[in-house]
Amino acid sequence: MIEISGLAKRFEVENPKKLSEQEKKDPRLKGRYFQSVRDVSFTCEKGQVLGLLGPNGAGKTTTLRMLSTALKPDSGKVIIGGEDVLSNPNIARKKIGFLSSSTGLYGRLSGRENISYFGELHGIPKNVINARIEELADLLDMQTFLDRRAENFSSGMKQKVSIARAVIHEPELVVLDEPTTGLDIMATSTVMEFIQRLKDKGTPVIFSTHHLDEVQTLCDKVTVINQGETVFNDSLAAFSALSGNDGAVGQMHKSFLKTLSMDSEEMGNVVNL
Ligand SMILES: Nc1ncnc2c1ncn2[C@@H]1O[C@H](COP(=O)(O)OP(=O)(O)OP(=O)(O)O)[C@@H](O)[C@H]1O
Repeated sequence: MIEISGLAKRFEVENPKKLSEQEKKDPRLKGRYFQSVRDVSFTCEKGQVLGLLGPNGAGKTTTLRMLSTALKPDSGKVIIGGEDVLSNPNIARKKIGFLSSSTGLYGRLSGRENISYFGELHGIPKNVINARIEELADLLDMQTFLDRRAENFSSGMKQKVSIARAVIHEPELVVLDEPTTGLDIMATSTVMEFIQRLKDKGTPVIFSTHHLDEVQTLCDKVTVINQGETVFNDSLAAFSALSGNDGAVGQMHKSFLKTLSMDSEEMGNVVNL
């Protein structure tokens, strides 16, 4: 069980002139600080896939970075399997596999060497790393490019190697920030099948996305963040039901818009933690 409660993070605004027009009007801007995440809470059970949705700038990446201990929250808790991971980031890094939307690969190393290096950092024996890379190469369809230098990889190749690198240590929880953004249809379906396989093995996956078809295909739970706050956290069925629908993707779009426009009383009914 993963429990995220009351996460909050603000950033000091170094140059207010650089804020977008939307950010200047955002109620999260308070003087010199921008409160990216104000109050985010959700839970995810073993074997569940949770889709994290929200408009651009809602706070999804900031939330996932805090959850994976890449960023220290100002307040809030992250409990994985009963353990408070924020007070023990080293344990957390063993438990969590995190795909960031911004981490690069080492261009001078091959795909295999990039993955292997991370395995070594986790202290995994070389023969185990090699076997695991073979398995991941098949699952993520990487055999044809794995031994090429990463500097000339396409976006899809980079993303597959980055995913393999994130899960080389067989983490208890996998956190993926927009795993299919920028990928073609084939690479997207390979990544989606990979998430499905993690789910089948009982590994919980939390991923952010703007693609409701992915949510419909993979997710058991949906969490929507708007302006740094959880506005919806419930099952996929409850999310679909918001637009009184049969689960069609077009209708889910209406459910999503509805979560963004609900008043606090309505929200109280659907933020089911
Ligand atoms: N280090 C930082 N310093 C200042 N502001 C930041 C920082 N990181 C994020 N923000 C701001 O916090 C807000 C939330 O950003 P975040 O990247 O978490 O949103 P998001 O929901 O992932 O958006 P998107 O869907 O566009 O990826 C944005 O307005 C962003 O500009």
